[in-house]
Amino acid sequence: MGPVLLAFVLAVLAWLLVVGDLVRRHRPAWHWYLVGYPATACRLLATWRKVAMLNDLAVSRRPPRGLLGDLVVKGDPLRPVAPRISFPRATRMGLTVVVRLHAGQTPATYMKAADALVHAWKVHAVRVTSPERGLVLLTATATDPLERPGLATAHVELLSALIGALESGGAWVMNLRLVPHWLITGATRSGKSTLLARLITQLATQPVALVGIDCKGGMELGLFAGRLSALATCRREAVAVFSALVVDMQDRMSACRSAGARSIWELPDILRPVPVVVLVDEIAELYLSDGTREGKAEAEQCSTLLLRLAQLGAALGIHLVVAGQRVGSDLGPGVTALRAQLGGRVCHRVNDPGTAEMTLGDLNKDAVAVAQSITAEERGVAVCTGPDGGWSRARSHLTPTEEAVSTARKYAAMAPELPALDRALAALEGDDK
Ligand SMILES: Nc1ncnc2c1ncn2[C@@H]1O[C@H](COP(=O)(O)OP(=O)(O)OP(=O)(O)O)[C@@H](O)[C@H]1O
Repeated sequence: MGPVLLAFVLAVLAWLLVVGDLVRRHRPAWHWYLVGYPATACRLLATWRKVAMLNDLAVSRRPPRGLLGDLVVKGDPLRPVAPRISFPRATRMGLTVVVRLHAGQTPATYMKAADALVHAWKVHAVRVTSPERGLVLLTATATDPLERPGLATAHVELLSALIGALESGGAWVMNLRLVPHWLITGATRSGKSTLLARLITQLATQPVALVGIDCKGGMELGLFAGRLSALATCRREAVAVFSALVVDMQDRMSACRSAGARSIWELPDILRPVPVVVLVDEIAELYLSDGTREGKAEAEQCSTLLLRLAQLGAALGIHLVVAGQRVGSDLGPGVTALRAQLGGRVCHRVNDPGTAEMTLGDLNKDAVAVAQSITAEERGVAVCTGPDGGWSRARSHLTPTEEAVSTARKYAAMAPELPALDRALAALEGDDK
């Protein structure tokens, strides 16, 4: 090869490298389809048998014992057969493969092997689902889609809020009509308040009463006071607000009974009371007691009232969204009972494994492991449950505080009046004077 030709080839190669790098940075999806997907698909097909054997996914069709002359020989038979897989299908920034299970295998074996698949295929994550009996679907994602999630869009109806983006690229929607009560956990600076602010800005535009319980002196929810129908800033006020809500709930029950309805949604529009969403910031403040008899009694009363609202409120249009840094049975027996009623769960990064376990453990063990792997840099990233009982990694859209505050101010006139709650809070003020 002449020196001119060599220089030309080197120049073309350098040019390809530069263009490739530019495409990867500015058009990651194109880069994935052109370079990443073909390379990953080849790697997957080339390594499948070996990976399957090393992770106990391959089985042998021969019995584990055989005859050698007069001797019975036992051992692992050679050449186990790897499960059959489909050709890898490209998705935006990932790929999917369908695996036909060997008789006797379950998806759990594949879930255990997911980490090994991540390393063998050099991808960000592999999720295992079973769309049909006898099949598992392996979904690989090339990079973390939540690093820079796009702005998801979705049609939102009454009592639902577009919170952010799911790992799958879909919209993360919290629908309180489908899942009436929610538990949101996360260590400090993990993104809980940002999520609550997002929820408030989304619900602020709807004919819904928002009630804030913020026993950190109202520092967080006080910012949205204009759009809140009531705000309790200490546990004493929280007890007064919960008591008034329980009385309101009983009135709603009577209205439903007289109209022969099983929920407020079966009532005619004219009779239907306004839905109420109670937002609790820092649940632990409601349960902790200072050791005095009054403190203990107040905490117990608070716990009982909250539990009653959770147990009976769903059909009566009273919804709970409870957030906290730490949720554990050490806060009192009421917490575990309350958790059972909070069907929707969101778990951000947590400091103690117990809180992730408490938030997601009763629903899905794999979700607990994924929640525990969220790092301090991944603010706003959480594991959330969906209405179908599944779970997903997701990230809330960052709603700057100023934007949330100005939205709350803008829609302040839409805050429905809840006179019973106002009276209860006013009575406390009167007692103090
Ligand atoms: N979805 C998100 N995307 C990007 N950054 C986020 C997101 N959510 C939160 N953050 C960043 O993380 C910081 C801490 O979030 P936030 O105040 O919501 O945490 P927190 O869990 O409520 O903490 P604390 O318990 O101390 O109040 C925010 O200032 C914000 O910059």
